[in-house]
Amino acid sequence: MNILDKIVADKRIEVQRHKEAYTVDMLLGSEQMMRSTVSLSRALSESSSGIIAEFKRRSPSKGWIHRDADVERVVLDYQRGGASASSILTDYTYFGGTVADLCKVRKSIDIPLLRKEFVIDEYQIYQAKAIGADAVLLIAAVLDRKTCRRFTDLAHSLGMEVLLELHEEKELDYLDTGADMIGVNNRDLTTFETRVEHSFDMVRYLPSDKICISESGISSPDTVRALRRVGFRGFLMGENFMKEVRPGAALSWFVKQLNGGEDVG
Ligand SMILES: O=C(O)c1ccccc1NCC(=O)[C@H](O)[C@H](O)COP(=O)(O)O
Repeated sequence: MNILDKIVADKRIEVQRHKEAYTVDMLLGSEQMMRSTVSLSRALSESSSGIIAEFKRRSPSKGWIHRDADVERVVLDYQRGGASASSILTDYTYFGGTVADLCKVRKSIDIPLLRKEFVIDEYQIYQAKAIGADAVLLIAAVLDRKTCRRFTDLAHSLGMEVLLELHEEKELDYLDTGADMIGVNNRDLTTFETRVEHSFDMVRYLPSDKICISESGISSPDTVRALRRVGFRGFLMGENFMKEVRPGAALSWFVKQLNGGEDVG
């Protein structure tokens, strides 16, 4: 069994536990259900940096990256440092995150928040809205097309946007599932091989009328500039910031480099 299959198998058990503890009706009654979301796609098309700064304490490929990171501190610093949005990993087993991380952050953050999860059940979409997410990630590698479309429609009905993540050319037929943004993951989730060049290979197949996001393995401002030149508007970056003692300061430095050394405030 590869790592992705293992994550998905464990996720089914976890979702079942969550459903038993907190039903969809309970989620629907939560305060955040009434909240108006902030558009991630608009933030990426309007904002200067395009960086979606990720909060991840650990990963299957690297182990612990920043075990004791304080989510509120880090994401507030991301916002102040010029991130266009933040991605919060809510998987505990493999990434050391929790749904409580996103809930906590929501109270003090205005930039759009992406719930980064392995979504395999519609329950997780209701849950995303209930914890304060503005957008959800749907990964083509773990969903069939019909389910992807159904989940996209559900997210939209709850006022959230969808980032559809692709990795392989054979997944291009998911482009008609209605997602708001298309992500190219530079990491092969079955082998962990990470090549930013992958985004440059895939871009020719992506629709020009959708916001496209390059995900994983980005660590230099020059790479972001080159990705912008070929049409990417969003850049999902995690480890490059989270490996630092002060991830927010690392993000701020990165954004200043993108802006030619100027402060973004
Ligand atoms: O990060 C991993 O090792 C990983 C392994 C298996 C499935 C997913 C994984 N990561 C999720 C992500 O997509 C990344 O956290 C995200 O794109 C940021 O990547 P990076 O900048 O390389 O931390």
